[in-house]
Amino acid sequence: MRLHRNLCFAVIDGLTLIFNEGKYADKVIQQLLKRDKRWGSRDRAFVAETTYDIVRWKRLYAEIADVKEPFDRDNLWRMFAVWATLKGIKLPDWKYFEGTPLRKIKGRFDELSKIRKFKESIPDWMDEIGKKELGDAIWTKEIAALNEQADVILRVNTLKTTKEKLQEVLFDSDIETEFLNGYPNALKLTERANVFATEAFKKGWFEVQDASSQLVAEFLNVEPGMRVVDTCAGAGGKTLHIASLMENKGQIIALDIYGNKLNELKRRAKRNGAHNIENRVIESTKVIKKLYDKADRVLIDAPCSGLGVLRRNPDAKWKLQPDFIEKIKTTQQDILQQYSRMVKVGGQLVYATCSVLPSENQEQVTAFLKSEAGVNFELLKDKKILVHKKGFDGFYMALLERKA
Ligand SMILES: C[S@@+](CC[C@H](N)C(=O)[O-])C[C@H]1O[C@@H](n2cnc3c(N)ncnc32)[C@H](O)[C@@H]1O
Repeated sequence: MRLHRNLCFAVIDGLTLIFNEGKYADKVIQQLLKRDKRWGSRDRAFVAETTYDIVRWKRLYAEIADVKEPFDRDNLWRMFAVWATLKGIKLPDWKYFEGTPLRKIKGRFDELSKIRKFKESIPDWMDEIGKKELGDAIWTKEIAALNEQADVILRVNTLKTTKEKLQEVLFDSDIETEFLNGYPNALKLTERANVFATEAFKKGWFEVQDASSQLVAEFLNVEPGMRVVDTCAGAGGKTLHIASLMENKGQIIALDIYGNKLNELKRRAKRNGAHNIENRVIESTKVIKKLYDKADRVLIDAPCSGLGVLRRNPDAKWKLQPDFIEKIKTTQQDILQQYSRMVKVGGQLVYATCSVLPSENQEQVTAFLKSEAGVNFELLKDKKILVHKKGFDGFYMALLERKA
């Protein structure tokens, strides 16, 4: 591979914004990709993937390059040189790479690869939490899997098309996909491609949604005609899936504390042809109380650490803080206590997170079932998805039924 100066500059500019100005990697990359209209798909892939790679391996590369935060541009070029060297890419004779100690880089890499927190490039606290909650052997495998690049998975919108038809249409646009056993509406791209530019996407025939995430709406056992409350709907990834499973029949009430996220859901629902979703911003507890005992199904796709989706959000390694995880656990239990009251007798509730930590998952459900609010509920089943076992995002989901 030959390095192109303007693409490498884009990467360094992006890293400055992400590391030094606290900007989100996905937003920064979106902006970078708009920089030069002449860039082809390979150029764009280089900018996006290299930036994500260096974000993902920040701690390891900084250690090898012997640089400390806040990084100046020189420091970032040194980290870039580490990235290229470890990838076996020949460094051009640009001034930024003068004196790069190639052999020392490889030696330091071998040394640091013996220590998990450096090898996997994670903060000390994260390594400790992972080890404490999952045990040393499982955490070692899980964090390694969380550092791999995620596949692109689509969820077919069955309100508009079928999996077979979508596969055919994408094939005609040179995008090859395959079915995934056990995931009825999923198509996996065999090679990365900009699916958002396709006509099929614009017509609402699919959404990009990881395979594990696609299991959540399935877990809720919805049927056409039901009243379903999606309590933490956000921009509606799962709401839209629920709408397609309900064939647009019945009522979906999508709640969130952020109106802007629900506005995005409204836009997506229109594209998806989903007509039975009503958005309500949770401005006070009144919104929740009005729905007590009213829902056939309630989904709590709870706010969480996101430790199961680090493959997609590698900068979360550096943005997450242990005290945030402690706070979010309190929120998760509060939400379970309050929102479970919307389930009517005989109705069902799914509690889900995209975390792999038992303290955010099964331990929350156990605590809920032991509490006053939970005594009338029974756990029907739960699923713990680890990335190293399934190859898809880390998720947890529990199905509970209200008995009385
Ligand atoms: C895991 S995300 C939801 C993702 C979304 N369900 C999807 O599938 O795209 C959690 C959501 O919970 C929302 N949230 C945080 N605290 C909340 C609360 N107390 N009540 C309701 N929603 C809350 C956040 O704004 C966020 O959108």
